[in-house]
Amino acid sequence: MLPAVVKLCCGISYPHLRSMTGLQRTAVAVIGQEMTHLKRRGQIHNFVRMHSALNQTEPKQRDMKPSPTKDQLFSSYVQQGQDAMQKALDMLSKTEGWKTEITESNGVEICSKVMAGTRKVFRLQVVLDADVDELYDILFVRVEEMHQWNPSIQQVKILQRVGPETIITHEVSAGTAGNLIGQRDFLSVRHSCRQRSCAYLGGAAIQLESLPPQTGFVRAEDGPTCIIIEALDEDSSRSRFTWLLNMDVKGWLPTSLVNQALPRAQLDFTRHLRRRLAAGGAHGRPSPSDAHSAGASAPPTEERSMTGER
Ligand SMILES: CC(C)CCC[C@@H](C)[C@H]1CC[C@H]2[C@@H]3CC=C4C[C@@H](O)CC[C@]4(C)[C@H]3CC[C@]12C
Repeated sequence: MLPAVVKLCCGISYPHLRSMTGLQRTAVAVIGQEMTHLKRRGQIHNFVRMHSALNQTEPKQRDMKPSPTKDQLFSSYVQQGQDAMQKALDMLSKTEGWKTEITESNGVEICSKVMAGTRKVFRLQVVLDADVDELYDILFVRVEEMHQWNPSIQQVKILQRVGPETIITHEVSAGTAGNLIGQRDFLSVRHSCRQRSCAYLGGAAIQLESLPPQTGFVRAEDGPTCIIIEALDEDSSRSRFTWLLNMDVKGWLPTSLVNQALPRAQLDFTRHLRRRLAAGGAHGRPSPSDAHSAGASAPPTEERSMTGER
């Protein structure tokens, strides 16, 4: 109830908020922060009984409701992964209504579209100097190594291998200086589909009782999302890379800031991916200057200094 009332008040006062300065703005940010804490405390109460559904092999009686078996859980993860990929592909297949946001001289193009009743999604397209296998390897098979070449990512951990094409991952963004949005963590089902001359990497946020949102982190939601990697007809050593970014970053942030930060995060990701490809082999490492910008010692972002959010 309280969160609903505060949200309503914030909605009503949004036009006034825009004209606020200094302390007024800080006071509003503190209310936002408190709401996040209240929400988190509520979630923590719900998860006092920490119970790992993932490691369970036998159906158990819990609150009179039988828990799903491991097989049921796994097939529901595969289903969620497939559904996410399908939804994301449907969004990409509708070609009308995309607005160009950024066109860079290096061939990167980002378009956006406001989905009916929801947020803005971003579509990045670029041709990369790598074949489908290499990109699939870097982006799906070796997903846990992503932090080694991408300073925007602190960690990607595979929590569960559900099958050869489906994994459950926990991802933590780095919250680096260039990123206007503070650090986030994500819990996702990632599903891949490898075909002869293309690969699809789909994903969506999932909830796991065994890993509730952590204190000090804002749990964001990535997806339904999809990356399509297609070999160029004329040169299969190069690939067309299409990435639908569909993210709810959560927290109390102005939409305009989020819509600025997301395409920027896509540009950063692509820049680091290109460097990783140029470094070649399985051990492409970022240059020392890239490594420097990642990690815990990063200066506070705008959001952190505004709201004290960690
Ligand atoms: C803007 C702030 C909040 C986030 C910035 C970092 C974003 C861009 C990072 C955080 C986690 C990252 C994802 C982690 C894991 C995967 C699975 C892989 O198979 C394709 C890339 C993909 C989908 C990454 C895309 C980029 C990603 C979404």
